[in-house]
Amino acid sequence: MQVFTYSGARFTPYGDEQLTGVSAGFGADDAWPAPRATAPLDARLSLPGSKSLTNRELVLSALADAPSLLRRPLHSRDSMLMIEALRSLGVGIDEVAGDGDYGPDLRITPPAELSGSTAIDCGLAGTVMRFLPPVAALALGPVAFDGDESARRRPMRTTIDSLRALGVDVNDDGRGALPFSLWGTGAVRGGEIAIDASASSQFVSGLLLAAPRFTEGLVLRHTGERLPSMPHIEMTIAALADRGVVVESPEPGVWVVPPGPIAGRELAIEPDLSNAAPFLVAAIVAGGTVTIDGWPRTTTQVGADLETLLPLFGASVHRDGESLVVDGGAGLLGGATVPGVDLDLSTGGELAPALVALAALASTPSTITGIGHLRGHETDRLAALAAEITALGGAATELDEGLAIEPRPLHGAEWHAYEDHRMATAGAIIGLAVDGVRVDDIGSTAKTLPQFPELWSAMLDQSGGADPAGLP
Ligand SMILES: O=C(O)C1=C[C@@H](OP(=O)(O)O)[C@@H](O)[C@H](O)C1
Ligand SMILES: C=C(OP(=O)(O)O)C(=O)O
Repeated sequence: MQVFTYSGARFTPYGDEQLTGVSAGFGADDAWPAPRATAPLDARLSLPGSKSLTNRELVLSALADAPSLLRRPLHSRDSMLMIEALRSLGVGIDEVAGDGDYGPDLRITPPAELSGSTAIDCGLAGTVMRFLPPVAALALGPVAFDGDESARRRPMRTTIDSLRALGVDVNDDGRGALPFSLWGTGAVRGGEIAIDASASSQFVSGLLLAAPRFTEGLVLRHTGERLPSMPHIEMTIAALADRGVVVESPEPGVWVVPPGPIAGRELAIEPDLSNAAPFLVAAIVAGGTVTIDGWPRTTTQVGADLETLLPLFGASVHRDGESLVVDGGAGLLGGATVPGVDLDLSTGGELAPALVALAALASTPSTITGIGHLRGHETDRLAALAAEITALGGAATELDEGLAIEPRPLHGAEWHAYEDHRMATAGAIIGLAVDGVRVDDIGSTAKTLPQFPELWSAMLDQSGGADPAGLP
């Protein structure tokens, strides 16, 4: 087996190529011909850092009482937007040489006081639009928030309402969405508030991250019916604990954050396990094995659930030292049948597009539920997945809180990414098994994994089994 660590186009700090993800010989306007797999895989990969961990640690480092060093952070559009936004609030962020394959380390120097009078571009990053308003409220002066056109459709009402409940002066147009602005006074009193976080766990995480810096801390009560992505809230609580802030949860849906200092830290960011999903799923489609190096033994990342989710689709999964190995056996392409699943993915909605793509290739029906909140992700993922699978001849139906997928033979067509990195990679998964799938905007993967096209090719090249044209 060849061993591949990405090094083909070593990191160029925020070069255009990195942020559009289109460095693999096709232009930004061309559809990407998804390569077909033609032989079982035998691939070993290491992946860049976690978006969720990188952007949490950037925020906590900015609010800390001493400098921090983040080793092996993610460098992607979402992390770049976070870095630029924090810099504009007066935080010092410098690149320093590190040992990662995917770019420099980051040294973060918090300012004595955060400065306002700035405008923050959230792009399409949920972590930027939900984590930074409570931080900006601690700055002195006005801060305006806006983002991509599609970001203006993402739910923000809970952030806006919660800031108002905390006494922050917020100006918006009443749509509960970007753009809006707030006027920071240099301090937030804090206290007790109730919010409805049923549209996104990020409303909770954003408040918890800034809360130690509120004068009275925070008692936060979630009042809505559902609360998606609990592991991401637990990740926030663990990141705070690692910096000396103990968040108590006296009952489900209630969190108590004491006021106090956030410690500076030197820490390494784990690889992004959710971004491992398409690569691991590829072993089930093409057969053979995909090994991801640097798989943490313990983690707060929801991608760790792939270890138990992928066996439901017929894979065997094991650990090999510091790696995770997914063995797809003969694979769908080698004649194995992939069973459909009946899954509640409310805790791991981020994994849904990859698993839905796999379900569209399965031989029995699937129902994936608990993911109504995916309508407020980068795009309405339930509508987008149903539309794109149907356009390929498949049968995917939107449910209130999920998708039902029936087995059907698929054919090639253009697969639309809707600017959504996980829609783009879902198209790549289906393209492994279906001739003529072209992803219209593979560059959207730059949101969290700018190297996706190169890593995908490397995975297939290691088996010697890719048809790069992806055409019949
Ligand atoms: O806090 C985070 O880092 C995230 C929380 C989740 O958001 P939702 O609760 O909106 O699904 C997840 O889907 C997103 O990709 C990242
Ligand atoms: C929902 C996602 O992103 P965001 O952080 O922008 O919410 C995602 O990455 O699947």
